[in-house]
Amino acid sequence: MVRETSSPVTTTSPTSMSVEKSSDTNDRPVAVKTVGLTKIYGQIRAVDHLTLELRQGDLFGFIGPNGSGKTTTMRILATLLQPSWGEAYVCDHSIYTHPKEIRRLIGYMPDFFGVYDDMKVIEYLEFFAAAYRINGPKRRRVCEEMLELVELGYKRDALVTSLSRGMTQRLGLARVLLHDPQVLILDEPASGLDPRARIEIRQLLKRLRQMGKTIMVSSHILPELADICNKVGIIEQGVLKVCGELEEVMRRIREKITLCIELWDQPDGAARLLDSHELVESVDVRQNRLYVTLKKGVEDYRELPRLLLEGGYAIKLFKEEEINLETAFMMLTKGMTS
Ligand SMILES: Nc1ncnc2c1ncn2[C@@H]1O[C@H](COP(=O)(O)OP(=O)(O)OP(=O)(O)O)[C@@H](O)[C@H]1O
Repeated sequence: MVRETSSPVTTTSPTSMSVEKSSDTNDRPVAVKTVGLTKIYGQIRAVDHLTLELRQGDLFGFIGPNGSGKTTTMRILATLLQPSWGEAYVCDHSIYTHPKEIRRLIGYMPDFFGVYDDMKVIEYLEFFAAAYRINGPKRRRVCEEMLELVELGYKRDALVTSLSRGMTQRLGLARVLLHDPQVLILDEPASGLDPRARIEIRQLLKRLRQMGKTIMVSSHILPELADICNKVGIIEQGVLKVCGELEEVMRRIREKITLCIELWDQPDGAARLLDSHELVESVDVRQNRLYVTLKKGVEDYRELPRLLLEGGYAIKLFKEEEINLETAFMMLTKGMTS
């Protein structure tokens, strides 16, 4: 099995790269767009010429260390903060000229939000539904539906202060879904949750994507985002280092390809054969598998499986090792902003 050819990549600046989108992606309408978005606080460039585009139905993982500019970007998109300069659009509406329209179209969940004492879960949602002018019998119906969606129906009469953090986050999601927004901007919805509650949030995000929502979700929980996002952006010190389709991003940030090969027999002989090949930098044998690291820049390695077959080795498995999002993140960021 030989690796597919990668799509072209556009380097936008020495410190950032964007990845061209597949034709499938380009067929969907643009849901969120920023062009040169910049926010300056005194000496700090919280967001620095950030350009990105999300299409309808994208689940975009916005990843960066503490203080890298995620919240600032999200607050600008939510029309809660004015940028220093640059453009931002939600469903073609400019944050400068059409903030009201944008507020109707988005559901923004901040990283921290308060809940009210002495309020039941259903009352809490009804309070916000009223703020969205959802009136009459529809209000109760929508609130009940949202509670079911986030699997909190059984807690409808509990006090909001009695909910666990995971339940409170799910209630927060129900709240931002009340007015059926097209675009969800979720600032670290899984932060502070235990593994089980994180899985529940992830499943919920997947479900929301299936419902056609465009979702921008920030997180430090990198491997989890890799599971659910189709697009990722990695930001550091306000600069979007890399942005694009998840698979392409992974492919581009990896400097050297490592192949994982399993044979029906004789791994040591095959290891020696591969180790002497000009494309190969090193071969490691672990648990009967060969991990073959290619030299920097080598992308076409189709002659290697041929070599093995001609040498009489029967191949059981031949694949590229996948780089995970956490490794990618560590490679791209230097931990300067935490
Ligand atoms: N109101 C403000 N005044 C001054 N500086 C600010 C303000 N808000 C944010 N900053 C600075 O802007 C930078 C980006 O902050 P931001 O909150 O956007 O980062 P973040 O990636 O969301 O961080 P975290 O993951 O910790 O929430 C940081 O250096 C922060 O200290």
